[in-house]
Amino acid sequence: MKVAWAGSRHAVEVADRMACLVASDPVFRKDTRTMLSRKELFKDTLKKAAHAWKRTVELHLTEEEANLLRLYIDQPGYVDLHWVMFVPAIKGQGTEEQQKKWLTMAYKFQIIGTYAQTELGHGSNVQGLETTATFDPSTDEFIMHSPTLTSSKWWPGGLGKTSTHAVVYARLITEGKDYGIHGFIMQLRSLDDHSPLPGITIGDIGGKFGSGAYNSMDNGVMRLDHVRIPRDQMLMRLAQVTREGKYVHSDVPKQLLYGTMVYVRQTIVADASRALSRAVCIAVRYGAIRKQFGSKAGGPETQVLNYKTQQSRLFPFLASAYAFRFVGQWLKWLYTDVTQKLESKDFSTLPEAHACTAGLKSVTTSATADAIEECQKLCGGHGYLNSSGLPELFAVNLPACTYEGDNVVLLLQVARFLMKTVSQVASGKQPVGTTAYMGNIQHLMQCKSVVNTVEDWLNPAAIKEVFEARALRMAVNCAQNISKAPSQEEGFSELSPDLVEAAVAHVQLIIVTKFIEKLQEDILGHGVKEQLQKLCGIYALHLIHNERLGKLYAQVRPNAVALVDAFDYTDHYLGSALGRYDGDVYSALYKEAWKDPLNETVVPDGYQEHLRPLLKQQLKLSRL
Ligand SMILES: CCCCCCCC(=O)SCCNC(=O)CCNC(=O)[C@H](O)C(C)(C)COP(=O)(O)OP(=O)(O)OC[C@H]1O[C@@H](n2cnc3c(N)ncnc32)[C@H](O)[C@@H]1OP(=O)(O)O
Ligand SMILES: Cc1cc2nc3c(=O)[nH]c(=O)nc-3n(C[C@H](O)[C@H](O)[C@H](O)COP(=O)(O)OP(=O)(O)OC[C@H]3O[C@@H](n4cnc5c(N)ncnc54)[C@H](O)[C@@H]3O)c2cc1C
Repeated sequence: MKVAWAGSRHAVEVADRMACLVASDPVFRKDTRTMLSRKELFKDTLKKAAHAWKRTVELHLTEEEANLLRLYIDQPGYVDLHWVMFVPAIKGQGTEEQQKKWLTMAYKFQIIGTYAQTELGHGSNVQGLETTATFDPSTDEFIMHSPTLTSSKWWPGGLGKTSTHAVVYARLITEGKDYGIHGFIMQLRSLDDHSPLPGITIGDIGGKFGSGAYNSMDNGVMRLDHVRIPRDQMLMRLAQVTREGKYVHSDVPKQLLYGTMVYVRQTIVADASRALSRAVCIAVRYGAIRKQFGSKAGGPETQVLNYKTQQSRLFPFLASAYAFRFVGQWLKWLYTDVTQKLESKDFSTLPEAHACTAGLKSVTTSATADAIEECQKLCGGHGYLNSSGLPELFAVNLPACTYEGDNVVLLLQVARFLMKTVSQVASGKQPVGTTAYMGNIQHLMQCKSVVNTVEDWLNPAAIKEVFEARALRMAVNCAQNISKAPSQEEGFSELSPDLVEAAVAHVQLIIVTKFIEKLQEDILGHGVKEQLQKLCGIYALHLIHNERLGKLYAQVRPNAVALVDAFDYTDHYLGSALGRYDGDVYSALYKEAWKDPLNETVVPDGYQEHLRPLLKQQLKLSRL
């Protein structure tokens, strides 16, 4: 099952090696992270990132190994934005020459970059960004400026205290004309003493939800006061400005400006499946250890994982973890395929890539955030402790519903793609890719329920057709109602809640389809395919509230712990007293409690000043 989860034996081997490397290095300890002040935590993050770089160089780690090292350190920081956004933005929007110059320095960590797009006043609406980049032909420079308070760059990770450079998104103005948003490389801080360069006001935007990780990240604010940069620091793969100041658009779609976001969204789907699997691993293992209430005859208490209510709340998340893992593996292939096509100027699958990455990022992160919160409740009171690992896991993964695109805004992008497809089908064009099912419109719009017997519900072809019919009918229904509106735009706005639901149904069809396709592959291990078939059934049927589920839960229960052990997480990475591999929960909870700084003294700070006088005074009063 480990291989099915990891994707290959090689993936299992590399992951094990990197996880153990991190777990065995005291610099990477994280058990006291939630007890640190924000400044201590930030400094701890700098220390870990520097040590990780040192180990990467010493051990000659490959890019794959270095990425896994960063993943198992499990502490968001500036390195995430450097590797996940700054480097890809230059790769995707820089010319060959610009890539050579800037990536050479970035790969050697001679500069630290971030992705500065969002502003105080605009995040979702990229075309509404206000920062300006005005070309000055007299000096062959762009003047970067924050004209208003709301144009302050706000949120970029690493911007606050660490990044020395950024790709800054700004309105390009030349010859008095505004050509919209483009990317520019800016140096922000001196490479000698790290002080901000002239004209740049920069800092951290303050503490964020929850304690521990993600407060380890210095999301920053930046205001620019007429900062001059050379013309060749405009990322010029998509468009150029000539020495004379002429704007020249190249022959690639302007949407490539958004290419970095497409790349990150596909990685976020894999992140979601990992975060969800961690929460499920904790809740399943703890559910097997925790016993509450027994038989009336004074028999042994019952494992809470045996309760049907616990299974009906938890097993859909177990199934979702596997479902998101497999669709994430497919999405990575789709992204690679689109990127290769772009190299040969084939832009035909760009819309599909945008719709799939936007939709899957949205659906998987929303489901994961909800599931982590529910896993906290599934662990009772102890799930609320930081030592359970669940509050921090929730705090770190909740913002994934917002960053890299607000989930509703992204689903509306998917809806826009679906409405275009429905109208193309109506005009006789055969849809391809993930909307190919819409070409089957006659059959799917009329088909009676393809599932008649209880057994049908476990027939993958039948389940797939049910999901196709559901998605198509919701999309067609929206299209018909939009067509009755005074205008397409008004109709789209009026119908937006229904369009979001139709987009979710389409994305869930993709997830179910990819799970079914995974089961058609050769899957190693005795009985593994059967277990995955049950999980596929649970994932699909829980979305449509089918009564078959109870039986499936009972069939999965005996293997539930084995199915989470297959995630192959070290206790260090899981970071949970409840999810420990050895199940020694109670002694672990007890031991963790005493690490809290509050327990450094038996009489708490503040007793002499505030508690003793109060108690003494009340005692005196009671004797009057
Ligand atoms: C480890 C992870 C760490 C991550 C840390 C977090 C980092 C961040 O958060 S970085 C900032 C992220 N910010 C965002 O995601 C902003 C979200 N907003 C957007 O992407 C855009 O504003 C968006 C798409 C909503 C609207 O864009 P806009 O330019 O107004 O275009 P819009 O009019 O809607 O669409 C124009 C066309 O472009 C297409 N398009 C839009 N986006 C894309 C894209 N990314 N790729 C391809 N095509 C696209 C649309 O489908 C549409 O096509 P058509 O005309 O054929 O229908
Ligand atoms: C932890 C974290 C890290 C981040 N890191 C970075 C970074 O490194 N670099 C960077 O550039 N940015 C970063 N961001 C910013 C992030 O990308 C934006 O917050 C995100 O894109 C959402 O935009 P917004 O904040 O403007 O939300 P808004 O769009 O203001 O959302 C507010 C509400 O309005 C709704 N809404 C907005 N538009 C519409 C519409 N057209 N139709 C219907 N509803 C709508 C949304 O659904 C939401 O409910 C980060 C954010 C967070 C939380």
